[in-house]
Amino acid sequence: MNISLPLPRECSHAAQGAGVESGLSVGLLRTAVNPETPWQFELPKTGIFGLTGPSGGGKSTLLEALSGHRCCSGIVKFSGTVWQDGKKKIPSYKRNLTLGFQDARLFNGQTVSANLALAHRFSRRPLSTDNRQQLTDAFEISDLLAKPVETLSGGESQRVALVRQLFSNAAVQFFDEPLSAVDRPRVLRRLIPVLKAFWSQNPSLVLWVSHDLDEIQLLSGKCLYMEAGKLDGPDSTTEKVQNLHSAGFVQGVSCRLQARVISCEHGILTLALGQHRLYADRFITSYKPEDDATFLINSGEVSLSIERPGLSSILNCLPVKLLGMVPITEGRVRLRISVAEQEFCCDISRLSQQRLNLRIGDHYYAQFKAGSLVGL
Ligand SMILES: Nc1ncnc2c1ncn2[C@@H]1O[C@H](COP(=O)(O)OP(=O)(O)OP(=O)(O)O)[C@@H](O)[C@H]1O
Repeated sequence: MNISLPLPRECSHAAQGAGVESGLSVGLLRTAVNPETPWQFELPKTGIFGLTGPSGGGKSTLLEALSGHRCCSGIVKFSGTVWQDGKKKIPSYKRNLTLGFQDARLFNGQTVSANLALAHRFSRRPLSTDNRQQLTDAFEISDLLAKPVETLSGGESQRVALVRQLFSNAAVQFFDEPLSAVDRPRVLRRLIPVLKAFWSQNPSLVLWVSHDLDEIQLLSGKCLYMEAGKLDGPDSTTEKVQNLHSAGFVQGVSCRLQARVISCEHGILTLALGQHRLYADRFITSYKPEDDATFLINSGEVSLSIERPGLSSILNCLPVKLLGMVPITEGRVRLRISVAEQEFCCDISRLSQQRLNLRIGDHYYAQFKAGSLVGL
């Protein structure tokens, strides 16, 4: 499906340019989860930020404390307005924010359409009819509009709840694992690109909690990390995910790359990565030449050769430099490779490693299919 929302530059880049001082400012925030490690950070007024970390670490508690739903002490300000400090605490509904939960929390006894209409009616930045139609189409909930929300599946409820939150279009939007019940290919290949396009057109401050590092990488250039009540960041998402992977993940890892759109014709998206060409055959968003495009490539989808391969059905072939090699199982090794100052990974067998006589610092050719670029 091709949707008409354009995908301009990555939101997080806009965020980095915005003045942090006018965004979200959090000082010495203490809850029952972190009495000894108060949370302190600043985020700009707009941009998408991931929040990840082990279960029970305090991610939901942080979102609830920021939203005014959880007992806490400390200072929270947004865009010059004090939400809470030592003297006052304004109620949740007076903060220009929305908080979306994993369990959807739709209004029972009403249809999908009524749930959405309510969000639109009370929005401080109401969306146009066209925009709302695009969202209901892109999230594939148009056929559900007349249904009572009690009859929806878990994944349908989550999609409706997410669209409802987008209809509210608050200045600050918190999401707590909002797509955990939706099938992963649909999330990564269809819904995330739609969300990025939406926030490009409707700049907001977005904090997105997920355990899915692919989701976090596709959405955000910077992320926070919470473990046992201790909060780190915001840091580069790419670096954080690489660190988490090297801390023990043995499955194929997804690496985040960014390229510039050259053309989008005949069902093929052509991208420039430095001076090299890349081809993707799956995309739902309308790209324009010069747009930035962020996508993931899984280490299990990449192969390596010593010489440039001849004509092949595999469309992508990049000259790469070998930066590092780490064993991941008895028989497999993970290679860290770079092209145009961006890094990604490639998993190969130890047998191939020996046959190719790989050496760190040498140059090789990485190949992967057009269909293996995810998130476009
Ligand atoms: N309402 C509550 N009252 C008291 N303790 C709570 C409450 N909700 C959560 N906790 C506890 O606070 C800690 C942090 O929970 P929280 O839900 O914030 O973690 P999380 O990082 O969001 O976890 P997950 O990834 O599993 O959703 C946990 O030990 C949890 O048991």
